[in-house]
Amino acid sequence: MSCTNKKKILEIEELSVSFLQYKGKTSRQSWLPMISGLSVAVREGELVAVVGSSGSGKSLLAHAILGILPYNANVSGTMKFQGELMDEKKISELRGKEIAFVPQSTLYLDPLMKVGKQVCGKRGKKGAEKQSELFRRYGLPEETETKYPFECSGGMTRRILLSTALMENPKLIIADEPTPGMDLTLAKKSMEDFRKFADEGNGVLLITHDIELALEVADRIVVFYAGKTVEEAPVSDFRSEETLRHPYTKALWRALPQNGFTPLDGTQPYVKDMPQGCPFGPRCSWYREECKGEIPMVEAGCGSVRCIRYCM
Ligand SMILES: Nc1ncnc2c1ncn2[C@@H]1O[C@H](COP(=O)(O)OP(=O)(O)OP(=O)(O)O)[C@@H](O)[C@H]1O
Ligand code: NI
Repeated sequence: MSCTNKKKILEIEELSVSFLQYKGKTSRQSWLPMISGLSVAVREGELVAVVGSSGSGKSLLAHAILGILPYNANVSGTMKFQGELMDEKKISELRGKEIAFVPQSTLYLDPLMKVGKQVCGKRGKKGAEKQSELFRRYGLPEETETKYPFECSGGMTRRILLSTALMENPKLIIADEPTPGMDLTLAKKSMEDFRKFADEGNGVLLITHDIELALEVADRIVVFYAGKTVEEAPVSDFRSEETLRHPYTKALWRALPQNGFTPLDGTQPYVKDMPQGCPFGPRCSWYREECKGEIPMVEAGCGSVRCIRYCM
């Protein structure tokens, strides 16, 4: 539940991604589930942040939406863009046009092609003007267009990737950790741009480790843990621990500097030793027998949560 009836741009339901892998040194193969039961929606005018620790499945979600998972991946669940089912053909029509992607890895640029050619593509004079405008906005010197990617720093490359995403007029931007390597002013500027882009009636799915940054710009936060959505909540619910629902989200809240910097003991489980039922169970002070069963996502207030305490 999001307490809004704005039109959905992107709707992901029960998404699962598995990888076909060899078992040890044998020739036997098996499917290893990396993410399961992930649900996310982005509505018109919304900036939705996906947060979660390393390995929780954030990039896999982005790659599944963009249809760029490796060949050994299997995807199930439903993905809709403006109400239409996204099959392979639809995804390839949308990618780079209605859906722009700012990738996490700076290796997405072609190492053998000059930057300008990559950003501008075959867009001609109008494209060149737009590119200059974006480069100026992000403090990239004019001559950046004549450079090869290896001649650019990590922070410059991030700004180039951001400019590339903003070249077309997309309806949705998926940005996977777009700010590492940027100084604070530039990081803030790009966040302001995402915010402005959403305010114009578009959608942004921002993937980040940085909850503080997410709380500054997002409308809603989706929390991932070990490949599952555990909570989805409006930013206003992060004002106090009491208004949050899932024990993991509460722990993330307590770990924020302004809330005492309290670290959470233990680590996120890897798929191969995933506990039964709730993946957070072994680290949770409410852990009980019922947590070992299948736990659905249930609506609670203006958000939703996957925790047995809301199922009773
Ligand atoms: N091609 C692949 N084959 C097998 N496993 C993969 C593959 N790509 C990713 N994984 C695994 O899927 C899990 C989720 O990875 P993902 O990159 O989505 O995490 P993330 O939340 O984006 O992490 P980070 O914050 O470090 O970027 C990890 O355990 C990762 O090792
Ligand atoms: Ni990632």
